[in-house]
Amino acid sequence: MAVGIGIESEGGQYNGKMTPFVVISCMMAAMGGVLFGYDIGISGLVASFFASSMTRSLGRRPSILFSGLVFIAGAALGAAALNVYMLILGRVLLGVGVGFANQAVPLYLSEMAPSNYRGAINNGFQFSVGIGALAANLINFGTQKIKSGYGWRISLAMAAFPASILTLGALFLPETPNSLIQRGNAHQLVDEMLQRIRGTPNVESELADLIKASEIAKSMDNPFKNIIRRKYRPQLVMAIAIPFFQQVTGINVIAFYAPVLFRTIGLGESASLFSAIMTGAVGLVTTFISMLVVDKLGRRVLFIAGGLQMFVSQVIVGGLLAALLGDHGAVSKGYGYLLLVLICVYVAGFGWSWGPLGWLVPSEIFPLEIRSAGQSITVATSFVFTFIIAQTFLTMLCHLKAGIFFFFGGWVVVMTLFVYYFLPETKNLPIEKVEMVWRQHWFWKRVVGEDDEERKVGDFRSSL
Ligand SMILES: OC[C@H]1O[C@](O)(CO)[C@@H](O)[C@@H]1O
Repeated sequence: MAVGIGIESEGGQYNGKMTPFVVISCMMAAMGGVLFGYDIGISGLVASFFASSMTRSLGRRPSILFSGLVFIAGAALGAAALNVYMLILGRVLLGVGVGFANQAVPLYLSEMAPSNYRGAINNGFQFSVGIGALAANLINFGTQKIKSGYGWRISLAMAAFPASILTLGALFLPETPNSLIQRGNAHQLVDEMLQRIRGTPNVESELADLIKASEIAKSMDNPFKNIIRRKYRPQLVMAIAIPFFQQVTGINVIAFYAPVLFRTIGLGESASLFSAIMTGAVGLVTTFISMLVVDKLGRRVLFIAGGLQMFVSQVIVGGLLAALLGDHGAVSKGYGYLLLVLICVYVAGFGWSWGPLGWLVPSEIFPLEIRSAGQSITVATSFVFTFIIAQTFLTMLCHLKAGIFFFFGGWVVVMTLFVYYFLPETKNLPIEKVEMVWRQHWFWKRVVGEDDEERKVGDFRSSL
């Protein structure tokens, strides 16, 4: 919120509860994460920018609905493909579906959630990503064994399942109050919706904040032009830095390396299956733990603890491999087990920090007027770096060998320091008030300017 927006609920939280309404809506919407886990498509990069205007001008729900429908079409076209063109088009459509889902779903979750549960609910997105990835691995493992050569068609067709739940969900889900008001719906209607969602008639202060935020949002016609203004500099930096850092933790490279270790310990054929189950299960359990604690411990603590944990395990793995392998060769079974334990420690570190928080923090720091645009930048950055790392890591591995663990470990140090110095805590703050944290931050206040609201924010935060 820009200068002029006051604080309605100084000295306290809104009264919202975790209603069944919120829980069910969010479980449905989180299916969007399953799509992403099941299928990472680069066409989502471009799609996320189209999603931005739909999510802003039509609402979060239509984007989610569109995502589900396009994903189903992609799965159907791919599964029934008669030639390579159909396969490619199917592939593009899956990517477009994911692009829309990743753009709209995290915003939907963060706006629907009562502020003290926002972390838990939004982290459900990465939890769903984990379920999707694990399901894809298990299904592919099963379908690979089908002799007729039709297995891949089954894998693709199965992608339509979570997309159908998402589509059905989107038909029945309520729109977020933030989007309703931003798009000019009557205050009366938003008031009623807010009361239903929050499970209490006392929604005045939240409604007042939404109205104020929407007044600014309505006066802004081109959010992409506006987001580069100095007053949004912290959000723009985070929109790019957070998904970049999430990928340079090296998570996807390490998940790729794990099956090699399973082969080392003698699992042969089933190495990749065991690896997927192990990293998948560790990731899911730790992301779930993150859901339980993120609104109590806060984002910063998890980022920093997870970062340290990833760094320590990466350095030990890199050191062990450098000592054991030299340029090439193999490690013994005993070391194979040790390395696997260390990989689990690493995946656990990612699972409660950068995995879920890489989606949560961007979705909650943009003020309403640039929220949709900001989220598109986050999604596009995430796709770009996932792609670059996937394309380059084999070459990197050949050159750096065990050093690749030090390479990503180095980035983990950078991102942990970055969080320590530059990322303010956002736990429990109402989403339409989060913007204030920059004005009281030692560094960002020099960029965006301090103002007289700082003292009020201080009071507000200390009362939480
Ligand atoms: O959600 C972002 C990241 O999380 C993972 O699914 C691992 O759990 C990665 O494959 C992906 O890049």
